Amino acid sequence: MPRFAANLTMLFTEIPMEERFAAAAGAGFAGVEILFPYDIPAATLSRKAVAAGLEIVLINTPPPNWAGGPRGFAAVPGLEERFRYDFDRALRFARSLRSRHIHVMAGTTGDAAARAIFIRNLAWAAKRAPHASLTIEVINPTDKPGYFLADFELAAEIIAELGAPNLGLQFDAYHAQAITGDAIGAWREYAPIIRHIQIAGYPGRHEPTGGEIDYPAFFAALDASGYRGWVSAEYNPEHLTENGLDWLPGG
Ligand SMILES: O=C(O)C(=O)[C@@H](O)CO
Ligand SMILES: [Mg+2]
Repeated sequence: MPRFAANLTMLFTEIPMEERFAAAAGAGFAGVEILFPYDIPAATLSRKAVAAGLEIVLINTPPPNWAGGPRGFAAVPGLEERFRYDFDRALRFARSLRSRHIHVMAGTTGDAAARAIFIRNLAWAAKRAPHASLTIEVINPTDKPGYFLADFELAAEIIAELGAPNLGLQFDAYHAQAITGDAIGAWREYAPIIRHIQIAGYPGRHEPTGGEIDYPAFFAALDASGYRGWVSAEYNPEHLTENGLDWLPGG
């Protein structure tokens, strides 16, 4: 079975962030991701993770405004200076948390220069942090209208064009199912560039059970492929988090 992580921004929200680490470990997760950890001192989060015996797997670059604002802006023209400043902030957090990956969010833009800006910012970031693992994620346009990176082919092209050894694809099966109608097929197609996986049921973005994606088959295919990365549960629990963990081996 793959190694499973809990996305603490979406799971265990019944309790404060600081308490979610112990809850995740108790439920059987071996790692966690936190989308935007910037409101809590990194030392506090790190202490909680270590105490619970959990690895921190992923954080996102900071959003300009989490409370309903756009998420990320690496492809948005005019914000290049801000991108560099905020990327350094993400890097400091990632180092303190020993986070395995940093997801560089493209942001929402339809500007003709977006592709070039995204590539320039990613190239800068990849050089700036040669020892960090950076990811980009394809997000479905129904959930996030106008998000620049809404196409797997585009993501693959960008990763190939940059050729940076520390940049890869964050594959979210929920978004893949929404975009392609065949999440497992999309995973097979892009497996060579995938370095992190997220899961949720489709449709609905709840527990990865039922729905259109055959998760037992996906996990078996991941095992057969020799995938060594993490699989993060990034969904909105339908009821209490703990009551919906039947899908988690040992959960
Ligand atoms: O929306 C998703 O899916 C993500 O993985 C997040 O990183 C975006 O906030
Ligand atoms: Mg995701």
